[in-house]
Amino acid sequence: MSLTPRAIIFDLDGTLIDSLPVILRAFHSVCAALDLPKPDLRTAQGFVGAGVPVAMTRLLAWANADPSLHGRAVEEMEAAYGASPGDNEVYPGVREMLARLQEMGLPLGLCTNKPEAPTRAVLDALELGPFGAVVCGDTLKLRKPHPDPLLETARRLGVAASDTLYVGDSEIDHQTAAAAGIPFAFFEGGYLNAPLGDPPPALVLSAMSDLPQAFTSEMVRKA
Ligand SMILES: O=C(O)COP(=O)(O)O
Ligand SMILES: [Mg+2]
Repeated sequence: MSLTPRAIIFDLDGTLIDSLPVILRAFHSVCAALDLPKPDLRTAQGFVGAGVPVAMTRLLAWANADPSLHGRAVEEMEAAYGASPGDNEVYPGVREMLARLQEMGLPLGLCTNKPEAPTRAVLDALELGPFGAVVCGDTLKLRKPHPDPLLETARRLGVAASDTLYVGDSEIDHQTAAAAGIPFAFFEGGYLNAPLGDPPPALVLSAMSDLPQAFTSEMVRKA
């Protein structure tokens, strides 16, 4: 399959950064505040991907807690989420890969289910980007896997959605891309919680540094 995107849109957690240890700390703050047992890293991965409200539903269910605690859990999570943003680890090769795509003249976007405040804190602390458009879990009414955040990212980049490529690590990202009619590049090194369904991804990346090579020199001339 030949891929000729005119802009690249990235997921954040599990795609550009290994953020699970920092997210786990925020989950533990929620558990401390609500007197709940604390999940380990592997369990916590299963809560991540669909945004804060879903993560808190999953955490409360795992802890056998009263679902009516959900509102407080979301508040505690939002308060804890932005702490220590500089502790998140940029995956190997990501900075070089982003720089190379920029050299190739490709506008870059970010579409994440992480809320705006912790997302901005991470981008600032890690000096990641620049991204021409950033759409987060609480930017619009709906979050991934609804296609709106991804379509809005493309719109803000000024590129037709069908001319973009979405790069992500989870089944949620895959569903979002499919719903938006955008080709999907799957990064295998993140937080996949369920098998990817159909259609198969346009690209499978074992390392983020492999991404620029996926685009032909023909595409660079067109871009
Ligand atoms: O906040 C989440 O649940 C996951 O965030 P992501 O969309 O950047 O992977
Ligand atoms: Mg992700």
